[in-house]
Amino acid sequence: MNTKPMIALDFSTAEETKTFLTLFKDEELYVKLGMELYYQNGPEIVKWVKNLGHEIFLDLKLHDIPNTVYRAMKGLAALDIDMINVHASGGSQMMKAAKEGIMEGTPNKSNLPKLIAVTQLTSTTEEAMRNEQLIQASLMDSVLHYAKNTCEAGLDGVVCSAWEAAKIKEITSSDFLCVTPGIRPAGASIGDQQRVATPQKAHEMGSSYIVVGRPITQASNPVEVYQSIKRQWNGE
Ligand SMILES: O=c1ccn([C@@H]2O[C@H](COP(=O)(O)O)[C@@H](O)[C@H]2O)c(=O)[nH]1
Repeated sequence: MNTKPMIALDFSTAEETKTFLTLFKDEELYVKLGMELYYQNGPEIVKWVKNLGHEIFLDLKLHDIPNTVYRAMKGLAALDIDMINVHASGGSQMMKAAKEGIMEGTPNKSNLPKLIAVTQLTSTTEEAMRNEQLIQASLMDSVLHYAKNTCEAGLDGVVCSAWEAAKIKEITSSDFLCVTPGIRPAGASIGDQQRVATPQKAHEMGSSYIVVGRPITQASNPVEVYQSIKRQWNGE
């Protein structure tokens, strides 16, 4: 388990991101940069955050034909990131192509970024999965199926909810990563998330990393909320 909660920096501009990070000037963070920030600010913001010394999960959730994902990953791997992802529903060949792209594109081959795959988004319910994706399995079985495919394709782990982490580790291995968004401190607004857990519960259920966005970024005192979540996540 990584002791630092990942902070999802879901901002539109580099300015907002930089202002937020100045609050944490004495802390080495693990941050998640996603589509909102990357699509509007490009590789420059990734390099800028990396230069501050923070670890980076680049959450772009690639999902395309294997050749396109291979070529995109090869380019992204040059950014010196620590973790990156694809959608497991893109298939085993696509996931293997993503891995090949990373291996070829990473300048320091002894320090490859972790490659993980999204199973079912934490905003998805079993009902929505059945009605919209026409998957008739239970949500747990669908997540486990994608996790098994991901493991067999040679990736390092998955994005799932904390509720699925223990079972995923059972069918893969104890060091297969379960990165879990949908984290909400008790009483916090759930927003569009569906499969949520508190930091404490995620700790108990075997998450490897927790991802927390709005409860921290929209707090009136983000540093205080981050420290409180960090304590709960570490079982203190
Ligand atoms: O299944 C998934 C995959 C990714 N995410 C991302 O995590 C954060 C969660 O932010 P909150 O504000 O804490 O809800 C966000 O960047 C998502 O894109 C996810 O939530 N679920």
